[in-house]
Order: sequence, then structure tokens, then C-alpha cells
Amino acid sequence: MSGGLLVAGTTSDAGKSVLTAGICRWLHRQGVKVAPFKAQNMSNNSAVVVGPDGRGGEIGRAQAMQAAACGIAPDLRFNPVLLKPGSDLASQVVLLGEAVDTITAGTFRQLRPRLAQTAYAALAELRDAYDVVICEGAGSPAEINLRAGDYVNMGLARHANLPAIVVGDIDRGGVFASMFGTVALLDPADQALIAGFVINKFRGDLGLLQPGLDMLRHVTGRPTYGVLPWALDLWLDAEDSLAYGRVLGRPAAPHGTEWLDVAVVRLPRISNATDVEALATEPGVRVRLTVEPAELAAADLVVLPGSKSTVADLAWLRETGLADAVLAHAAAGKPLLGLCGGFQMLGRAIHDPVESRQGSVPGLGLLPIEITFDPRKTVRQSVGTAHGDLPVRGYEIHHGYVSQTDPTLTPLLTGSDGAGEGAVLGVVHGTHWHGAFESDGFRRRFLTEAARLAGRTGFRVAPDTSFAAARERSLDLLGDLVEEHLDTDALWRLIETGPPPGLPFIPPGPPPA
Ligand SMILES: NC(=O)CC[C@H](N)C(=O)O
Repeated sequence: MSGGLLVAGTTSDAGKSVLTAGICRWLHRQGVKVAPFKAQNMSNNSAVVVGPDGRGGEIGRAQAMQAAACGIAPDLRFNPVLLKPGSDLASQVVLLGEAVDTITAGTFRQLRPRLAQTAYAALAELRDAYDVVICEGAGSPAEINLRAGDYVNMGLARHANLPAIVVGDIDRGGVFASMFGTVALLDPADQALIAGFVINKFRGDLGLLQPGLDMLRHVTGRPTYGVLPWALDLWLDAEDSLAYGRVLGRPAAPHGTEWLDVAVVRLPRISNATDVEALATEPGVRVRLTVEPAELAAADLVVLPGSKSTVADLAWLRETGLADAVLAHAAAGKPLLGLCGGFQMLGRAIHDPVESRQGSVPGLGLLPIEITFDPRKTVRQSVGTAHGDLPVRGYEIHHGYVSQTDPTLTPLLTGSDGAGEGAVLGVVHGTHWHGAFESDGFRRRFLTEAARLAGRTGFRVAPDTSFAAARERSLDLLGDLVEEHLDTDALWRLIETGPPPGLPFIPPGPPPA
């Protein structure tokens, strides 16, 4: 068979990625050979995948997570187009894993047919290779200003004759109006593919909701396939919820007597922020994204995460007073960690003719290194060790490299080729590697050292936290939610047989151009 489905949403962050992952996990458990797909993603949160030529390429982290839900290795075709915004006006275009161009809205129009063809071809290949492909849309399918050039939402569904479901976040309110409006603004051929709805993040009495679902069916002629409850334990690669102020995940109570407080600076062009989710899997580690200098002062460990725009984000750090707070934190003898772009900021100088094209700018001066940007992008999976024998796995996505260093500087890690990676100088730690804290032994050792430096003598790291097991539990939870709360028989029929005939047209359809 060649089943397929498009999971569209009323808004960003309605739950498309997690619902797609949950459907993938449910099908995988049924023994179905299933793959995820997102034609185009706009995100700075990418995973490194080894392509067919053995070289590293990038796809959105959500698609790598969904591949894990399917029980398969990630593939560049799962997210053929990735747009990485470096500013409000320009994005790097990653096509089948490789950064090929930097575009603005104007140049995107010229490139679009090539991107669409690549995406369509990737989906066709996946549908040949898998029994079912679950496609995730982007934003809302009713972005009427973008419909003409769309190849992610209804443009994709039309091209591949995919049935679509629309997921909406009831916690925000207005879900019935947005479900109805999403359908009613589409043209008849698009509407003919929208089979029904899924309500997400519901808390309360289902009995109260039911009349609304009946009315929605009455006015749209379409069923609601299920109502997913608000699930507090659900957080994984949660790029859409990188809002500041919130504690990441649901940290378990400390193993020892004290918590370790981690403040992660929410850079404007934060990239691979999900790195810090690994720290948050440890009991007693409270990780929070912040833009408040005061919160850095109160934290035990401060993290400068990755950035798609290192020089611009460093300037922002200075303008907001956060740079001074970072320096004060380190001067107070408390631990600091810089990851990729954040690591690059810690050196003496950054020479950047590539990303910001600003030439040489001073860094924070906490490490005796200099960074130079190269037009060629390093994209690879990396393995190595820390502290002699602790295995560490990571991945690298960067243009900047360490061009000057002090030979006496201690590296944080050692690559499998024996070369030093990153640096440790007193309380200051940094590396270009992402994902290193998913390695359990290294994470434990690092957090223990961070607690010691911060004077948190009562903090004890748990001996047995497994990041991989925690990730697997999250994917299972998503599969459970789909099995328990969706009409999986109806969903299966939809996936297997395609758009049901006779779905009614809801006026007015698209407004005239
Ligand atoms: N992943 C990152 O943080 C990248 C850092 C920086 N933008 C570079 O390309 O080198």
C-alpha cells in the first residue's frame, strides 16, 4: 500500500509535530512501515543526518524525532527543505541536507519551484519505500496570502492527493472558529481533502466539549477524530515552546538536598536550544530560558546556547546588559557553558566575513581563542571522549572555527581523531559540539563539577538517568495518547483509502486575489 496523511494545524505550535510523532509511533507499533515528512521547515533547530554519500546534512530536529518514533534512522528526504532564519529578512536554504543559498523573500520566489520539485520528488520516493508517510504541514493551511506558492500544506496535499486533518489548540481558545475558518477559506479542491479535526491540549470535562464537536460536525460535515488531553509530561525537541520564563520539562525532585539552577540565555537567533533539554532530564536540575540579567545573577550555571547569528546575537547580549551579567557570573567564580555560537562568543575576537559580514569584532574575552568564519559549513556527527574515558557523542553545525588558541588551554573534549575540542578555563566551559550532554556519563560529570563550582554542595546527580530512555518514554507516551484518544480505526481508513468522497464545500472559499 502507499498510505499517506497530512497533519495540518490551525496555528504554529498547535501540536502538529507531536501529533505526527504520536501517529508515527502508533503505526510503528502496529507493524506498519512508516516514515515522517515535512516538505519545508523553518527552524534553527536541526539534526545532523549522514546522507547517502557519507557526508553530514541537516534536517529539522522534529523530523529526526519523528523518525525515532517510527523506529527508523533519520533520512535527509524526511525534511528536504529547511530554512534557517539568520535575521527577520534572510534565511539560509538547506536543500536535501546541504546549505545551498541565503535568500530573502524576493529571491525565495525564484527558488521556490526548485524547492517544491525537490520536496515532491522526495515524498514520491518515500511513498515508494514505505507503507505509509505521515506528512506534517507548516503554520496554517489557510495562510491565503501564501497559498499560490504553497508546497507544504494544501499544495502538497493536492499534488500527492493526501487526506488532511487539522489540529487545533483548545487551550488558546477560539478553536471552533479557527477550525471552521481554516476550512472555509480554502478553495473547493483543497476543502475536498480536509477530512476532519483533532483537538489538542484539552483539560476539563469532555461532556462539556461534546456539544461543540457535534456543532462543528454539523457546520462542516467533518468529524473530530479525537481530543488529546493536556499532557504535562510532553516535551521533546520543543522548539516552538522556547518561550522565556518557563522551566523546561518537568524536573524531578533533587536526588540530594539541593537543586541546581540553570539559566539559558534566550538569544534572538537561538539554535539547537534543545541541547539543554538533556540537562533538564536530570532530577534536581531546573533549566530556564531567560532574557533577564537578574536571573543570570541568581543562577548556578549560565548557558550561552547556539546561535544562527553569532555576531548579531553577541551585539544583542551587550545591548541588553546580559553580557555584563555573564561576565559578573564568571567573575563570581560560578560556572559558565558556551555551546557552538555561545562558545564562539566567549573568545577574544570573532572574524566573520561570512555570516554577519562584519569583519572582526571583540568577543567576551573569557577564553584565549579567536574564531574565524568559513563559507564552508561543518556539518557532521562527532564522537570522542571527556575526562580520558567518558564516551561523548555530539554533532556539529557551524561556519566558525577556532583559528587561534593558546596551546596550553585544556580542551573540554577529545575527538576520536585525538584532537582537542572546546575549552575549559577555570569556570568557563565551551564546545562547538551540540548534543554532547545526551551522553549520560559526561552529563553527570559536568553537572557534578558545575554544582561544585557553584557551591551547591547538597546537589547530587542521580546515578542512573538515561537520556535515550527518557526520549523513548516520551515517544511511547505520544503513541499512547494517539491510541487512547483518537478514533484510530477511522484514522487508519483515512490513511489507507485517501480523502473520503463527498466532503461538503463550506463557503465562502478563498477571497478574490
Ligand atoms: N550551531 C551554531 O550555534 C552555529 C554557530 C555559528 N552561527 C556558526 O555558523 O558557526
